[in-house]
Amino acid sequence: MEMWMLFVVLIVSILGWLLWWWNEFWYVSPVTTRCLTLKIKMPPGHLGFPFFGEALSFLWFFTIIGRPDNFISSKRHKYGHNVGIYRTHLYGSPSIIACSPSLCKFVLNSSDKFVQEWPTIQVLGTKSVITLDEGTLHGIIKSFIVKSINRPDSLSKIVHQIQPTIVAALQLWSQMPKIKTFDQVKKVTLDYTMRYTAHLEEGTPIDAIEKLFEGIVYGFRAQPWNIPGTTYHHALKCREKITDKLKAELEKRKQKKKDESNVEKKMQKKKDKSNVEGEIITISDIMDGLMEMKDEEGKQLSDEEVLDNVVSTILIGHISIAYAVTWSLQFLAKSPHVLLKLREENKAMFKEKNEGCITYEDISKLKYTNKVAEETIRMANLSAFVFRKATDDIEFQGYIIPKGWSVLVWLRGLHNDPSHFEDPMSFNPDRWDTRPKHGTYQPFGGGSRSCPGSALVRVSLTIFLHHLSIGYKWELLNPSARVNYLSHPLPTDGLEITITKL
Ligand code: HEM
Repeated sequence: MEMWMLFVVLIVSILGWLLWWWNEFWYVSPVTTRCLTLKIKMPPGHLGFPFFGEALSFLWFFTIIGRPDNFISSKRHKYGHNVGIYRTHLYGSPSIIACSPSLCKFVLNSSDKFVQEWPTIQVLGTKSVITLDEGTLHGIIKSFIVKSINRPDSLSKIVHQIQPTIVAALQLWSQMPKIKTFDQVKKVTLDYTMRYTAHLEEGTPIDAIEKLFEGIVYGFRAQPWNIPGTTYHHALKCREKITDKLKAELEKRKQKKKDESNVEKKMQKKKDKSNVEGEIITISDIMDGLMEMKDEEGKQLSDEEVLDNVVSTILIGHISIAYAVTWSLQFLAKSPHVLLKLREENKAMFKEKNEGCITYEDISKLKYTNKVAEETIRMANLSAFVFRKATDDIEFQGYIIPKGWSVLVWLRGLHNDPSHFEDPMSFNPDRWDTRPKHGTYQPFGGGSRSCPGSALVRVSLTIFLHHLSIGYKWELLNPSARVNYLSHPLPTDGLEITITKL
């Protein structure tokens, strides 16, 4: 080999070596010094290349080969199965991945040590309950949302409200030659989520609104690069547009409230009563409730606070239920024996009800259906991980979680670990006859930031499953379609099916 070529190879190798170790040198060396003083270890792992970190390896497993669990199993293989804590560099930050049940629980329940961190906070709305720092306002808004969608009295009404929409949609789908399940379910869940969140005038074009929400969702887990053409940039634009639409509705309501000067008349017109912070207020949907709400200083919420929370509730509510329902159809189509048992239970209930709709009380009697819903939630792994940031150097079982680093609580790792769930990749509702081991099942997170929509998802899924199983059969058109795991797992064809009446 010529001398100059040897020189080039040498320079390239040195550059490659420097790049490979740059992040380790930059981020890990200062921590290693602190570890020596504290007599604790740095979690094993590697921070990858500058700027990208391990993004390429992450994308490789999540999007190219479609095996997201291998991202963690490759680390387990390299650094030890029982470690449960690894260092990496993802989403632009040096990060710790928490995989063991004890560490996940510790992080989720220690809100003083780990604050919530969304790399895509602008997409979610900076004043939304999802992104607000923990404190009084977060608590006030969250408890209102929980009361509105996650308590038996509110759920009883929602069960009533949503069934006719679901029944009509199933009827319609069965008349179509084929459907993309996710797209169709989203229309239904958006329609009914808006009814109890911010009911717009009849005739508002729901398809256009749905497209905007879809754009926002893609931005959730996108790299936060606000450059035209990126998913993140598009998500921000979609958020702006949807906020403008809802702001118009908010202004209309404000004007109406001004006009309604007579309190007596006002009380009659309102439909519902709710007690927030001990004060009786009258509301017709979540937007109304937020408009009436007072913060910790007794001030009404700002328009931005109302709108950010309305957008998030509609967004997360309708999308997550649509994902869950879509996955239930996929799992059931591939598990005919489960579908058979599900059908039996629901047909018996249908007879008992003289072919009428089910109530909230009936739902708890549908034991097998509830197990199908739970197994769907476990296997769908809609929230693969959640983000936190360490507020200080924190020690956990001899390892350091360095101050300022991101912490990714790897929820899907808990649910797909054979030491927690036997044969985790098989759809087995009967596994819910026994409770999972403590801390191994966390689909809705935990601690003070746990999901306020957990009961709503379960109830919605059960209603869909009830009406689907008593009246319809369906077939997957692409049974071996690949799954797209980002931003949230979904078959690439959106689950194309044919659906027919039984
Ligand atoms: C299967 C469906 C769902 C799953 C798997 C899910 C999962 C989660 C998880 C893991 C968190 C915690 C995030 C964190 O700790 O950073 C969360 C929070 C949240 N979820 Fe859900 N969720 C679902 C459905 C819903 C629904 C239907 C709503 C209705 C509005 C909802 C609203 C929220 C809100 C507002 C938060 C933020 C809570 C806070 O920060 O205090 N979710 N969800």
